[in-house]
Amino acid sequence: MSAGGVDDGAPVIAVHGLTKRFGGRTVVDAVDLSVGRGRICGFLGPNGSGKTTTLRMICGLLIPDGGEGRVLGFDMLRERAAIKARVGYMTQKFGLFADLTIAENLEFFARVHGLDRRRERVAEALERLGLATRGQQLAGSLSGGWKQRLALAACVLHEPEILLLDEPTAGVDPQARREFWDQIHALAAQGMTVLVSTHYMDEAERCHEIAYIAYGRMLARGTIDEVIAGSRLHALQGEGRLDDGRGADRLAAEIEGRPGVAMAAPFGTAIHVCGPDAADLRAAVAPWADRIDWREVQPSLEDVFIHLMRGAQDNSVVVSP
Ligand SMILES: Nc1ncnc2c1ncn2[C@@H]1O[C@H](COP(=O)(O)OP(=O)(O)OP(=O)(O)O)[C@@H](O)[C@H]1O
Repeated sequence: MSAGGVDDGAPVIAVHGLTKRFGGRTVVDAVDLSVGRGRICGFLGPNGSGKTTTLRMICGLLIPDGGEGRVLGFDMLRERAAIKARVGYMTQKFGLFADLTIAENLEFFARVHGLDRRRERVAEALERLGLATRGQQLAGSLSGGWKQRLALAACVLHEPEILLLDEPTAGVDPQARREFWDQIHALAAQGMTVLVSTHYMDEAERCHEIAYIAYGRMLARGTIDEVIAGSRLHALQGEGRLDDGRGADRLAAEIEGRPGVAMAAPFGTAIHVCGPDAADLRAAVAPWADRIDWREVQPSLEDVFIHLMRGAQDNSVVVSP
């Protein structure tokens, strides 16, 4: 299809080999990504790994140095204006006007997008937000969670088909984050495709699928179960007598140094250990088997991400001659 629109079942975001360089440094390196309509894809990875840069290329704000792709059926290199008009993008420091009212902020964004029926749209957005009676309140007086919800409402006023959210809930309390995510799910249920970057594991778990990027390279993609299975990690949880002068934290440090152990970390009074081979892992904890009960558990998403990140760091070390 040449000028927009996607066939039923075709991904609405389909990019291949996406590459971006800044000053000779490759910060996004041949990234492939495909996301279907109505799906929520979580974008995870260490700071500075290229998540924001990738989001900005997908919404047409940055021109890639390499790669190609289609967003909503539009060519991401040649039809950027069409893409921009159909995407909502909530940046990390999304700017609301603190000294304008909630309603005035929404009206502003309605004007930016050149929307018709502005008053009705703003009234509808206020109703959806549960702020119908507080439209005249200054945006600056809202709590962090409400500010983010207002920002989200501003980003979807023009009824985009894709929503890109860059760490939308950083620093927001758990209750407000949960409500924010309920809204994201409601939008996805209406057919909105969402790509959201986050550092929170609980948020990753609320996504239909995740993509993990480290140092510009895409290291894992799929559903949570697929990503965990693909890591080929095994994990043991140890509980028992840990209080004989060596607490869980000290014991974890000791276990982490043993062969076959990729990571060991205290979790309250328990120890969580993981590694690539089940038998080696059992052997590594055997010296403590008499007083700690080790049981096999599924590796957590956090285990997988830390493992991937450490592997990527190792690969990125350049040894000068
Ligand atoms: N306009 C720019 N000019 C030069 N370097 C840039 C520019 N934008 C981003 N970078 C660099 O590119 C790398 C990737 O940055 P990016 O913001 O995409 O990462 P990120 O994964 O979103 O990070 P975070 O999780 O901290 O938001 C970083 O090293 C950053 O400093």
